[in-house]
Amino acid sequence: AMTFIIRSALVKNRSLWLPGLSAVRAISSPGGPTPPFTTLSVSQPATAVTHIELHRPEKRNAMNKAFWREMVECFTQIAEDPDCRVVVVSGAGEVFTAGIDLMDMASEVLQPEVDDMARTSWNMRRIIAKYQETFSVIERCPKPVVVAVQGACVGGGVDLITACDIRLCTQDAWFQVKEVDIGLAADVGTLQPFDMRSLHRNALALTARKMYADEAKESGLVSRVFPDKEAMLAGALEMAGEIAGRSPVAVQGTKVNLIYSRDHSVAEGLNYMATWNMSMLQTDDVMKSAAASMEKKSPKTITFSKL
Ligand SMILES: CC/C=C\C=C\CC(=O)SCCNC(=O)CCNC(=O)[C@H](O)C(C)(C)COP(=O)(O)OP(=O)(O)OC[C@H]1O[C@@H](n2cnc3c(N)ncnc32)[C@H](O)[C@@H]1OP(=O)(O)O
Repeated sequence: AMTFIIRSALVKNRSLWLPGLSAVRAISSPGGPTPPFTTLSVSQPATAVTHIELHRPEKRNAMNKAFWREMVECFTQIAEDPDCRVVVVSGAGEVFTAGIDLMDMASEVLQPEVDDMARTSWNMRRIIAKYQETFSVIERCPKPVVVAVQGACVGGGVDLITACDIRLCTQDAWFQVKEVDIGLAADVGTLQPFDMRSLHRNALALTARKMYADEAKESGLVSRVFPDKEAMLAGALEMAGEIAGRSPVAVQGTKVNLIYSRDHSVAEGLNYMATWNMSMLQTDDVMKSAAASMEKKSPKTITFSKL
């Protein structure tokens, strides 16, 4: 049913498959969340590109209970959708996200329902694992995810973006691992994925200080800083188009193997890669891409079968 829902939303927005600025305007989705989602707007601004916009701007896209669930539903479907080769994630309004919805957190995380300590703890573990899943689905999704951040990116927002593959931001963006300020250790992904030295991660997580766009670029958290949101969304869409125009076998194999290699030794990574490519190299995409390269044509001129 969810595939149908996402498909319907995308089909409805096919008129948005326009090049250039109008497509950028389209990915700003003025229409609100896409039913049945209440916190996400889903559209297809260009062929094979899916745009997910966090859409609770009046609450600065704070992550309420529905959001934590809807992201899992949305990415589970996207992972399987052959019409999607790349995802762009952004936030509606002035701010990317204010992190976890502090009102909802009070009701779910801070008021456990059982009074036996073991059962309460076990229940809490289940809740945290559920929250972790919201961003683990992004990392597990074989389609690359480009995230575009403007204004504040706080707490759970940093967890979200660290699960994405490519991070872009505006000059006014700032990032804050705010968890210690609200009395908890960040527990849904911020502390795990990154190289500690390049990100000064310890200092950020232990002091909750804000990191601004220039430092985020310098430390490798984001790969590009844009002057404003419109330019950033245009940049995100252009990058997504570059990815979507290449062999999905090559692109998705690259993402899966990058993540595998991050978590394994070089020898294990090479072994996994050899096993991966013993079948994947047999794709037609290799011959098609090599021929285009010999003819000095862009891979974007090739029609690749859906994956
Ligand atoms: C198991 C645990 C899993 C995950 C844990 C994650 C931890 C975290 O995410 S820690 C971070 C928590 N977030 C915060 O502390 C940020 C709080 N918000 C702000 O600092 C600011 O709102 C801002 C993001 C800097 C934006 O400022 P501004 O543009 O001035 O907007 P405001 O006027 O402050 O807010 C407008 C509106 O949104 C509501 N709101 C903002 N943030 C949250 C939030 N995190 N939760 C719930 N609601 C939020 C705010 O109350 C206002 O609502 P009104 O109804 O208009 O009053």
